[in-house]
Amino acid sequence: MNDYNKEYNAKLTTPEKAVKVIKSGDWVDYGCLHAYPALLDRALADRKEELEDVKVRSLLMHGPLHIVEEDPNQEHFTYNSWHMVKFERNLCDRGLCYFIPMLFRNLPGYYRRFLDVDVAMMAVTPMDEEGYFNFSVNNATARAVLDTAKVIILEINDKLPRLFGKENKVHISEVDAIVEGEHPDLFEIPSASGSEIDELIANQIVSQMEDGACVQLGVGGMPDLIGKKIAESDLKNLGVHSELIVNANLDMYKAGKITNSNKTGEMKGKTVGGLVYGTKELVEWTAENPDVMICPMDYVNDVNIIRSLDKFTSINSCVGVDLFGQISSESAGTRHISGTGGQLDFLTGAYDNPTGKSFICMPSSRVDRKGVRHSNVHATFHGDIITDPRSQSYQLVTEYGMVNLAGRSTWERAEMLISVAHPDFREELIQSAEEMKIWRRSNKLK
Ligand SMILES: CC(=O)SCCNC(=O)CCNC(=O)[C@H](O)C(C)(C)COP(=O)(O)OP(=O)(O)OC[C@H]1O[C@@H](n2cnc3c(N)ncnc32)[C@H](O)[C@@H]1OP(=O)(O)O
Ligand SMILES: CCCC(=O)O
Repeated sequence: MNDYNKEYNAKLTTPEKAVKVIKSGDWVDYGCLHAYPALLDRALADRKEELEDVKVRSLLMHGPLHIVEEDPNQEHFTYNSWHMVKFERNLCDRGLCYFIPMLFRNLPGYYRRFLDVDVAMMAVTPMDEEGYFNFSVNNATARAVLDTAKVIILEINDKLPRLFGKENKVHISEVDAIVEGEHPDLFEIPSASGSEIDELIANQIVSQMEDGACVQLGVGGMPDLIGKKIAESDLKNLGVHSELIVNANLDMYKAGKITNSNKTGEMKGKTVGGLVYGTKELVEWTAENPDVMICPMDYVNDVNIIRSLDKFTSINSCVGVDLFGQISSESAGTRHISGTGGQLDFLTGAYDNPTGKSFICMPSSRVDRKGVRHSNVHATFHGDIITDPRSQSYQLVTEYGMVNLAGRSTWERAEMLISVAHPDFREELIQSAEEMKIWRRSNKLK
């Protein structure tokens, strides 16, 4: 038995004993996405009667989350998320989850500069021969959380594969306790199926793309469909540098579109991301693949890196836009939906890139459960959170066309945005624009 194995055995304990270190008032960080520490969460929830005011922080939780579900009055635990997916959004609707605003490129820095982590609990791969545990598909902010934590507890999940990357591991010597146990297969995130409207939007964007582009695809139905369209297109020699490696990236790879050969330096030939977010097949493609590098978000989302990648093309979705050109991608009114995530990082980097392009897409309207149509182009927002300020809004795409708001005055923006709004709402939007004094006598569409 080598020294690392001895140290491992000395630190090996049960989840029940490991969570005894947590005290009332502590801040506890859970690993995100597939790094969710299921056994430790179960054991912490079981201690609820002994604890109060324990604050848990994470993101991209797909549930269940025992500390929330078993404490519905929040007498013991408070859950906070940096970025919500459906499970957390539903908790938020019930008042059981609180959003923490962030730009993803800044998140490792928030930990290192401003935040306390009393205890970090994270699922990782089994230890390697050098005494390291790999963060697998969940790099993002893992290293920054562990660098900040007073106590580190690792949960070994043998379903997590090892991946290549930067700052993607933790050594046994840094760890306070280790727990082991059974884990189910990793949950899968299927591709979203695109609608006819998505198809109209996707075609406009793919027609603007160039051979040799370096692509970032965001989350949601639209970017998924665009990735599939890229796979079916004549485009060639593409690169991928994206916060999330998503199913569409695998479609692009299988179609022979990804070479990453336009990149220079250490990432030439490599697909770069911060998290792997998709199906079992996607995870298997990235596992121990030297051509896929999973890195921290202060590297992946660094605006300086994004602006240096030739023909960088960023494609993300939003929920609504107002006539001033402010973009909301994370809430509908005050209902919280997701988060800023990396949208503004990639928008900024692609915009600053002399050969870059950035597209924010949305359907022009949505039909609610009662069958009533609502415009996604609003005269003004009512509590909607601004993800991209009007000073940073750029190419916006709906099924009715693409407009470039950069450098445009209020009346030009109003005209452009109304031209891509759903026709049912254009007259009332013009009337609002007139009332707000952002409509000129010579504006079109009247
Ligand atoms: C990933 C990278 O590399 S970096 C950047 C990527 N990150 C971002 O862009 C962050 C912000 N964007 C996002 O979170 C997503 O792209 C979204 C939310 C805009 C769209 O994602 P999708 O998965 O296509 O959204 P979807 O249509 O499923 O809607 C999600 C929820 O928002 C609600 N919603 C969506 N649009 C609207 C709208 N216009 N009005 C009201 N509610 C809406 C839906 O009803 C749904 O709620 P539910 O789950 O309770 O039913
Ligand atoms: C889902 C990952 C966070 C983001 O949207 O940027």
